[in-house]
Amino acid sequence: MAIDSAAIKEHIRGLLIALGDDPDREGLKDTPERVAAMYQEVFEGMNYSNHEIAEMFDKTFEDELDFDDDSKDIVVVKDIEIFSYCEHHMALMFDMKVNVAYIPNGRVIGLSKIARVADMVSKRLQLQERIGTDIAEIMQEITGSEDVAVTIEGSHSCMSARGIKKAGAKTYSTTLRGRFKTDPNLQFYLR
Ligand SMILES: Nc1nc2c(ncn2[C@@H]2O[C@H](COP(=O)(O)OP(=O)(O)OP(=O)(O)O)[C@@H](O)[C@H]2O)c(=O)[nH]1
Ligand SMILES: [Zn+2]
Repeated sequence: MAIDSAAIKEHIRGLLIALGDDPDREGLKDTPERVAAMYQEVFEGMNYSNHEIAEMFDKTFEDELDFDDDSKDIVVVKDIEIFSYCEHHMALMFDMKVNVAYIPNGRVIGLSKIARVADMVSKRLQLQERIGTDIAEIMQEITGSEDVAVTIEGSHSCMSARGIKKAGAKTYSTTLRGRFKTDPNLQFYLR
């Protein structure tokens, strides 16, 4: 499903009016257009299902990469920076860092692709926990390995700039799949 820029523009204009402002004043006249363009960018991942994202990267591998490998060694990419938006308030999640670990099962994927998967699923209306489960699901599909773990730390502006107003509070979430769940020794790699 494609993001509807024309509808976003119209609604942002209505929102500006609802806020009591004048959408035709100099500073705001291009705002609906800018917000629509921003949403195309920051919500890009809403155009695709997890399966479609996995397929997208699968195709890239076929074209560019042939990393087929017998390796069963653990791969960990740490400190992937992302931004996302909470689905409760449409508020920014910021200072987010994602760690992704997996145990290859015949297929080692390009490291940048792991960061691209994290980026794409964060570009949705999200929960921090679901960003982790989405990344794990897509990594499992792309690599054919059950053994995937994702940890995420993040700050939620809906908790820092409004409501409870706890500016320094960070949220840590962990998603464990396959052997990462059953073998606590493997969780060492996520620290
Ligand atoms: N589990 C989870 N909760 C989140 C996330 N982002 C925001 N929340 C929480 O979602 C809840 C929404 O609560 P509601 O009571 O429906 O909304 P609210 O009245 O605005 O809540 P307050 O933020 O407590 O003022 C809040 O507790 C938020 O802190 C997230 O990524 N994961
Ligand atoms: Zn929120």
